Amino acid sequence: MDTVIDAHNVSKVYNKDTIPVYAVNNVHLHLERGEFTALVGPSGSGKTTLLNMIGGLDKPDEGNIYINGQDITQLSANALIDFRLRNIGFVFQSFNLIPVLTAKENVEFIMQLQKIKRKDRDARVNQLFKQIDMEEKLNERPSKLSGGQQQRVAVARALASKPQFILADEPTANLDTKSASNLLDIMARLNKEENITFLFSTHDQRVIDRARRVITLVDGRIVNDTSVVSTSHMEDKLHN
Ligand SMILES: Nc1ncnc2c1ncn2[C@@H]1O[C@H](COP(=O)(O)OP(=O)(O)OP(=O)(O)O)[C@@H](O)[C@H]1O
Repeated sequence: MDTVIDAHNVSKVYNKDTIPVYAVNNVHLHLERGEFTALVGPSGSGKTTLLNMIGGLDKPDEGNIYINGQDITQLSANALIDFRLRNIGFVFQSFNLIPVLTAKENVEFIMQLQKIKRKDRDARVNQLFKQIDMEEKLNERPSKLSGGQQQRVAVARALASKPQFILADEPTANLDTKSASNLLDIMARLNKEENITFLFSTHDQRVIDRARRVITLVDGRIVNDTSVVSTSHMEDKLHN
């Protein structure tokens, strides 16, 4: 087994000096490489707080978070920025592409920060745009793309640095049915063919239906953790 995310006794408390709110309360979470997992739960149950701590965007008040064996809670602020850049891909609800850059430049930007040579960048960009079925939109600005296309570019951007995993916070919330289904097809294909690990935070039944493991948070605690054997997986097994 190849553990990618290992969160131990993780808690986050807001309003410590008045009436404390345990946004995340003593959570243990373990994810293996290749998982396609959804974090679900009512509004305010702590999904975003937990995702942000796993992504190194926020620090826990208690506990440790190991990413590929490295405890990110012990890193300095600068080391954490560098770690994030190299190891974690983010996809957000609102796409967050840079409007003045083309689709290609949005994806390339991360690789420029990593000082990857132009030739290697070009090869990687071409491969990524093929994977998101958008080779013909490389040079378009985000405003010329549909929401679904923008989110596919955001997925390519998240993958640019070959991260350990992708954190996707409500990635389909702003998409119509067809675009959401198309995005999920692409993510599922990347998961299956490239073994890319996805952790979603979502309310969206369309995402939950595709997940192979569903973890439910209520009041900052994990109350359910169910692995699903999907029909397509059963079919894969039957064919192999
Ligand atoms: N910066 C903050 N200051 C104070 N309380 C906060 C802060 N951020 C989150 N909280 C509280 O922590 C709890 C968990 O919030 P969080 O946003 O993680 O939940 P969520 O499950 O992602 O909700 P949603 O599904 O609505 O996005 C809530 O009670 C929220 O009010």
